[in-house]
Amino acid sequence: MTRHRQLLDALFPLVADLTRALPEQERYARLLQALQQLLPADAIALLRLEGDALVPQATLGLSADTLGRRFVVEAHPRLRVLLAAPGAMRFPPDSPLPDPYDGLVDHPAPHLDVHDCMGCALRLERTTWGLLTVDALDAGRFAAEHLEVLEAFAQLAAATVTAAARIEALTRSVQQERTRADALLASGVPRTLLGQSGVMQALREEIALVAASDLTVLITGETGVGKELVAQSVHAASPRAARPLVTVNCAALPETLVESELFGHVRGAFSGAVGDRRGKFEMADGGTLFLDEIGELPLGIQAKLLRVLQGGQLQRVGSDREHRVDVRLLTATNRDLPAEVRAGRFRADLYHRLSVYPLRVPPLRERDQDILLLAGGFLEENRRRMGLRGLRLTAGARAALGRHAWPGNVRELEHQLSRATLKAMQRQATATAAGQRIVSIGDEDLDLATPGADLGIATATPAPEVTTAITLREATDAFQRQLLDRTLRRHGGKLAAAAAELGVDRANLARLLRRLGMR
Ligand SMILES: Nc1ncnc2c1ncn2[C@@H]1O[C@H](COP(=O)(O)OP(=O)(O)OP(=O)(O)O)[C@@H](O)[C@H]1O
Repeated sequence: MTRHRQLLDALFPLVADLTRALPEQERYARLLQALQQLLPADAIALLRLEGDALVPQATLGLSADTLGRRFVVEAHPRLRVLLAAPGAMRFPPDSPLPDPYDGLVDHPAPHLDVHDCMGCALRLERTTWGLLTVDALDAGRFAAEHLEVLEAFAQLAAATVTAAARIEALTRSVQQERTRADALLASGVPRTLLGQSGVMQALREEIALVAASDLTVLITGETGVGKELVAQSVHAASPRAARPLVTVNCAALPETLVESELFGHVRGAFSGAVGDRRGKFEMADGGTLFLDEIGELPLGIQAKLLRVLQGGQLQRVGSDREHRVDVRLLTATNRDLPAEVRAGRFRADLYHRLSVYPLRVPPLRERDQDILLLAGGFLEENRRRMGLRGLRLTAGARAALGRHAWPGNVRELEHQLSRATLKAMQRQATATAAGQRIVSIGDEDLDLATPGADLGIATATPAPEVTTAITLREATDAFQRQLLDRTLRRHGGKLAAAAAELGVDRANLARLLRRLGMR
């Protein structure tokens, strides 16, 4: 086949794509496949400039976790130089600037540094959209002719991504006309919530949809699956994004403090209340209040919360005055709230009020294909934190992560990778400066024998969170019992004196003692 014919064959489908409404990911993947036909590359990537970082949108020949990474431009001089260059440029093999993909190019032999590297910024009018990068593992693979091909191709690529943006904008405006909620769906949510699996894409769409409204959202899911991140995403995509997001962990506060924490108090409301204090509801006025672990809220406070939700008015503890607040409420729990309602531990009316829009965050075992993506995100953070030049997973480690029966917990994956990073760094300790080191995490650095072994719980069961939540509650109760016992002993069993020392009022202390079964 002649060179020209080859060029045309690669480019024709892209020209046809310009007017087609393709999913963004597919459009980008087709772009890279076309470029692969034209250049003798080992790895190609399309990166989009988002704030201070370049975020991979599609890659070929790079390890799967690359897609989850964010390359902060300041930390990667080659990318910075490419962004500033007027056209395509090629780095000589002895360039002192480290290649961002060192150690990330898919190859059976680890640690293979990139030796020939070209790149070109994609510009639309005067705005830089991102970069195309092309790498080879041996020096001298590319020639001057390849640089020209890349520069010409980059112009078509820029047109393609513009087409994607235009088609997307068009779709968005059509949707905007349908409903306001649909419009929000199109505007997307913060990218911090990683995941490309079907369930995560569906969750993101739901987040965008509900964020537009002022509906109360109940976020459910097992421990550590990302419920708080979902709450942050809802707030960030909502019209209240510029106003505060105030978070309260209901499990972390003793019953006596929850009320004043939520609604505030006035001076003298209880011993220790030396001044007026705003509660979290008032702090969140105009914004969003996120009540985490709502299943732990004591029944007495549930009634007060319900009153605020019904009337939009709250009273500080010890005050008759009513304050009107404009707060959008998000709540989360890892408990089975309907079961709590049946057991009489949670008010049915409050449950219905809170679960106007339920969002379920799926456990990791329902989104296997996100594991490497999440791993990439966490590894990039670890790499930055440790000041390493590269931090990669060996093929064995990738396979082990993929094989592992992840129970549900993203936090567990995050901690696994932090531990593995330290182990790999220790195992491969060299005299090389951190900024020059590429560390490979092998399967021997991952501690994947027993899922959840470090938590001491049977995380492979479908509802591990119940065990964890009860343990936390029990631990809080045990701590409170010990504290009250000691204080009461010190005051010869006198309630009023003990209450004064603890900074709570006498009636509250009596209630707490009753709840804890202490006489
Ligand atoms: N989709 C995701 N993308 C990136 N990071 C995630 C994702 N999901 C969870 N994480 C990370 O995992 C950790 C646990 O997430 P988070 O605290 O939101 O979970 P949770 O369900 O609220 O936990 P808990 O039940 O303990 O309150 C956090 O460090 C969070 O950043």
